[in-house]
Amino acid sequence: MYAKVIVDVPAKQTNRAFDYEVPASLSKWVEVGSRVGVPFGPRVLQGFVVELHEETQVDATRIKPIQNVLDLVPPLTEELVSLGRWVSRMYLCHEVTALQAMLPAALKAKYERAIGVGEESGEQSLLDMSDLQEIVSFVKSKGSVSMDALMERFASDGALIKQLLSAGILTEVQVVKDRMNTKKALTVFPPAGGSGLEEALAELPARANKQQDVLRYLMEHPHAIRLTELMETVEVGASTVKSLADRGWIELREVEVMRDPYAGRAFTRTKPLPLTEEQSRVFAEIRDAVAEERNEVFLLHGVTGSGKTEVYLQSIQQCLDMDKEAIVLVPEISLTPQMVERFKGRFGDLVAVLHSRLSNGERYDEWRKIMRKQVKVVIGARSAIFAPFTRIGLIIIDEEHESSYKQEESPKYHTRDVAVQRAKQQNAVVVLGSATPSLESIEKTRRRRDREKPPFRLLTMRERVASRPMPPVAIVDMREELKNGNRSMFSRSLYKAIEDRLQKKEQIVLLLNRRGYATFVMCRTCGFVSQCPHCDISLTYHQSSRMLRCHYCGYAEREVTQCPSCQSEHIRHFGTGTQRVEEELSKIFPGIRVIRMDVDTTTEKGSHEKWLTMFREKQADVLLGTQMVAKGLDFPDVTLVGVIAADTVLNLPDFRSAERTFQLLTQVAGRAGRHEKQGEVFVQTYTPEHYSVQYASQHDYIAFANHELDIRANLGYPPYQRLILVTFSHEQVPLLVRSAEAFVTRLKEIAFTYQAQQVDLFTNTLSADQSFQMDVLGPVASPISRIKDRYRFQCVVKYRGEDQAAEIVAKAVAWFEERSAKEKLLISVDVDPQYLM
Ligand SMILES: Nc1ncnc2c1ncn2[C@@H]1O[C@H](COP(=O)(O)OP(=O)(O)OP(=O)(O)O)[C@@H](O)[C@H]1O
Ligand SMILES: [Zn+2]
Ligand SMILES: [Zn+2]
Repeated sequence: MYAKVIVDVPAKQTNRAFDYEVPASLSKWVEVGSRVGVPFGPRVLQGFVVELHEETQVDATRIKPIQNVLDLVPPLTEELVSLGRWVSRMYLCHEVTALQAMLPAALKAKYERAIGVGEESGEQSLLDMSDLQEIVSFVKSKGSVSMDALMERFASDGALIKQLLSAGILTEVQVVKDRMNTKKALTVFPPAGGSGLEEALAELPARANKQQDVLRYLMEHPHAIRLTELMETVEVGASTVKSLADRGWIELREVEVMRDPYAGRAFTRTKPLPLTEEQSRVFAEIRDAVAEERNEVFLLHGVTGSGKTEVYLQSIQQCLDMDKEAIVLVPEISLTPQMVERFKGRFGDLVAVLHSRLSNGERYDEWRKIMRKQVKVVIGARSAIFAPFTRIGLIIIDEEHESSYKQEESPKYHTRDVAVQRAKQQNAVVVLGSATPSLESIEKTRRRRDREKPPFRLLTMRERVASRPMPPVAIVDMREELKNGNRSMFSRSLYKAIEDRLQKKEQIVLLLNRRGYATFVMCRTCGFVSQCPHCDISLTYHQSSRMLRCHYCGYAEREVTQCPSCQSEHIRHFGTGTQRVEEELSKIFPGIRVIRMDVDTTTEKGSHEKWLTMFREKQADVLLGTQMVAKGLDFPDVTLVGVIAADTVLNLPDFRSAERTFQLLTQVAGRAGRHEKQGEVFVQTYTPEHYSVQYASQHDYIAFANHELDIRANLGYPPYQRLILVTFSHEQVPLLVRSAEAFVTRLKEIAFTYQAQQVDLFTNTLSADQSFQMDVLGPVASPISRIKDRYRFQCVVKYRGEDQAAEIVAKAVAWFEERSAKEKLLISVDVDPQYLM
């Protein structure tokens, strides 16, 4: 048998699968999706088996055998392997990168250097020396050993080993190892049914009362128990238990245990709530689609607090009733205990949780629960879309508009699109939920002239649960405040509202968009701003460490007290925006209890959860933070939401900034008055007339979407045209510019040829795919024009039509890579970019 293997070579030939022979000894284990170690040139590399065949085209003398298999059960299914191929075509990444992204980090290959027996017989005369012979036969017996192990075994023979290496009798080899480690725990096994323990007890001397306690406990509880647990329960030391094991009365051995990130947490079981009318209508549609195993995509547009989560939960139940599996994706940031609790509370141990705050080991164990079918539901961030389920009935993406669903590094996939593709492969239902759906998704629910039927179906929930009203939103014009002599960052109305809530002991959420806020150091005399010497970006000031840091390359320097440019001492340190708000709050409202949540306060593991729990327990009056306070939170006592400055996102030079502003304002406003108490929202802004602010204050998503879609259509932006961002970088500008220009020229040629092929020669009209059309903008310098001493240029490919563009760009990229390999020019491609940086 022969296997096609995608090998983990960091060069461009990775997209080709190589043929290897499957040795008879391994044939039982090698399957599509297996990870294998294969010889590749002088090295052994990890690869993934993507196909198996009886025959091969490769010359029998040249074909090499697979060396080892890393898993007893392949970690990837055939379905995931083909999804990987789709990801690599769609997002122009190497197939191996796509496959690797599907696995937990613990399964990423690790290469270890080791010593093996060389192919060349070398100076065999050396082998006459018996010392040398001993070393060689030791290595031979092991296949390969690490240098350390060899040195340890033959401690005094360093020189001899060197000699053998230089003669080629021994040689350095590479072995593929797993990074994974399973956790083991010493476990006590009493004999079956506790038989024989009574006799043992009788044999013990009277003063061995600790040992007696253990035996008595085990007689009453004759099951396996973890050593640590036994020690705690019976209050004995390990040696006591070990001595019993030594006498053969009980067995003590290591067994593998699963690390459970939620161990010891009791989740209160919840029952399905009786649905509201709107919820039932929407649920019925989803349930029917799941029951009939229809491959359908629903866009669930439900206002904040309309009870989308309950609809998700009951839809999943339908899935479980059919013995099928469900994937629930939420943005990383809203994977709070609150969210996890709602799923664990309903489905208990059937739920696995995957997110980046788990340790590698914990994540690996959660993933193995999925592999072993111990769970039926996985809730997780982005990469959980690749959960190795085989009977998926339903995929839910909550807050589907979130830009964090797009992965920023390769593979630069969009989770939403991968979900739709995966559902197609498994014939599953997709539910995309949001109070502010992305324009891409809402557009897909609409009929277009060239479409028979819209690809997505829209489901709407207009009302909050229990007819709770949407909170009134007041827009506060900060220009007026200034005119009236108020220089504070709080308008008079927001100030009064805060004062009022403090008196009533109700809670407040304050949002400050960090982006666009000053976090840099500036000289007030000459305007000098500290910049990174390697990147074209200002350094960020970190108040806690009093350091200036570059967010792109990690460069750091001490804060300056004197301007390097004009020697003035009027240096202003702008701390993070939230720090300033916090300071001002305590100045105006002495004694106010503020929890601040931003990148600075949430880096520590578990800190995010800690702050939210404190806030829920009413240990604070105000939750102040960046975007992370805007999403998914559900606190009954929050009756006031204030947005310090709505404009910060609006001012960014990005065609999505109006959409992002609308989403953010709507989401944060949605945190107010979700329970019995009525809520109220204040939005402070310098551009009160802007349509995104206006529509957000009216809670009118549809009007906003229509307005914005018109603009996008006129400007030819997504969702009407799609974008591919191509970025080039090099240390020298002239070469960079020339190469980028050459790329653009080549790309246009390829596109032209492609379009010409579409022309029907008989009628001289465009045939099959008339709608395909492609423009290339640029090359121009990137907004961040230098990172890590490399200059950056970019071009934007704008196209209409479906996936041919990726194919065309792929051709141009291949051409470029071949041509510029020597020059160390880097090119990177981002299909459907979220930011044009
Ligand atoms: N059928 C129901 N009966 C009673 N209470 C409900 C029902 N459905 C949901 N709720 C409650 O209403 C509140 C809002 O529901 P949920 O958090 O699911 O809304 P959501 O649509 O997900 O909101 P958001 O988009 O703002 O996160 C929650 O406290 C939830 O427990
Ligand atoms: Zn200066
Ligand atoms: Zn830098």
